[in-house]
Amino acid sequence: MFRFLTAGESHGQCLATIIEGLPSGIKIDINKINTDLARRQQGYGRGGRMKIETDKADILSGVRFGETIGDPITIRINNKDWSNWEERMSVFGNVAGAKVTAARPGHADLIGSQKYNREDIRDILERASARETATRVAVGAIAKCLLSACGIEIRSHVTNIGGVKVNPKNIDYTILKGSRVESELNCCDKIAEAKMKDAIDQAKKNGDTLGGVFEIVVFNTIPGLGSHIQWDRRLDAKLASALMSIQAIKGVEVGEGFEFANLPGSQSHDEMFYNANRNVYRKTNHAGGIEGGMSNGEPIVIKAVMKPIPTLMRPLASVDINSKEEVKANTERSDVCAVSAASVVGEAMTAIVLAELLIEKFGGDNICDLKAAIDHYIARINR
Ligand SMILES: Cc1cc2nc3c(=O)[nH]c(=O)nc-3n(C[C@H](O)[C@H](O)[C@H](O)COP(=O)(O)O)c2cc1C
Ligand SMILES: C=C(O[C@@H]1CC(C(=O)O)=C[C@@H](OP(=O)(O)O)[C@H]1O)C(=O)O
Repeated sequence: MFRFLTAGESHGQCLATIIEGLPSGIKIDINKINTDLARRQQGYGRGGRMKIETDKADILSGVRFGETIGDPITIRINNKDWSNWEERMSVFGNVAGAKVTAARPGHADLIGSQKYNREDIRDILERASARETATRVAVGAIAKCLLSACGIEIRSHVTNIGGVKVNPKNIDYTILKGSRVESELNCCDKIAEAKMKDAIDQAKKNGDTLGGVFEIVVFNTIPGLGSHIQWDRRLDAKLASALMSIQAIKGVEVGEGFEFANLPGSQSHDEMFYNANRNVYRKTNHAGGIEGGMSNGEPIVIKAVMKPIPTLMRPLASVDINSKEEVKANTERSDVCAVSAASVVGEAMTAIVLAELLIEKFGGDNICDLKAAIDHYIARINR
């Protein structure tokens, strides 16, 4: 079973993860892991913290001479900001500094402090922070090494920032299919991207924040990942859950998604054709590559929506968690918009789900047996 846990506070010493259940023999490219970590840090509209950090994965176990050996993989990512927080985040010290008590609407602050019985919201926000997603991107990059070895490639792009949408006609899909989208907002429509940046500038000027939408596309999928047999084995359910687990993601669509409500059946389903070279094939992909809870071999297409960042420099009305006084919400250094960063996390979570299902279906001891099982299966279903 492929699984992992993450640990670490946003301003603590480091983030860490232990990954278990990956086959031996996966070639691990540390540059790819660090490139994804850097991509997650980028994006127009990010705050001051990203100027401090340069995230790098330190692999402490489970990889030898660049290959997985089947052992648990431990990864550490240091927080450079720790040096500015050492006293306030000390494990046994007592120099806590001023308590954070003005809960931010839209963050974990209020309910987290109540549930965990803490008088300082910092005890909650440190772990609720999306800083934790750096570890998920490292795990996802390792999962991508396995998927790439099986021909599967995952890409993402931003399609909407604060209501500024890409024009589907301007999306350059060759860029998306390439090794990665090299743009400040991870956007394939240059015209829309310029307007998105203006919208972010305007929001910043107003002490406001923006959310948006990103799309994940998985190319060269293997048909039959997931299952129709049980609710918790469905691929669409697993992907939705994984994407919804990213901080601030509030909705997920598969294929046409909510647009299905406006379409008749005749325009919703992907007709099947046959020729000897291509076997059974489709001319459309409304389903987004998933039917009956299983990948059907077409590209998997999923969208996720991110709500606007909750920390506002023009703060919203709030209540002090201890005195119950009506106050303005806490303002901390913060991002104005982080949709492009979230899209990189979305790729990682997608990679993690697909790697889990690949291992479940084809075996997880070593990559050699796994690839042989895939070859056998593909040959059988294409007979
Ligand atoms: C990549 C990324 C960066 C984020 N940056 C910030 C930030 O700078 N300030 C902030 O208040 N929230 C930020 N968020 C959102 C909060 O982490 C999130 O809204 C909060 O944890 C509450 O969780 P919920 O929105 O899922 O309810 C970010 C989220 C992501 C995915
Ligand atoms: C640190 C990261 O994002 C953070 C996510 C975050 C939040 O509340 O989610 C709040 C901010 O934290 P800070 O107050 O330290 O600037 C972001 O910078 C990161 O993405 O690596």
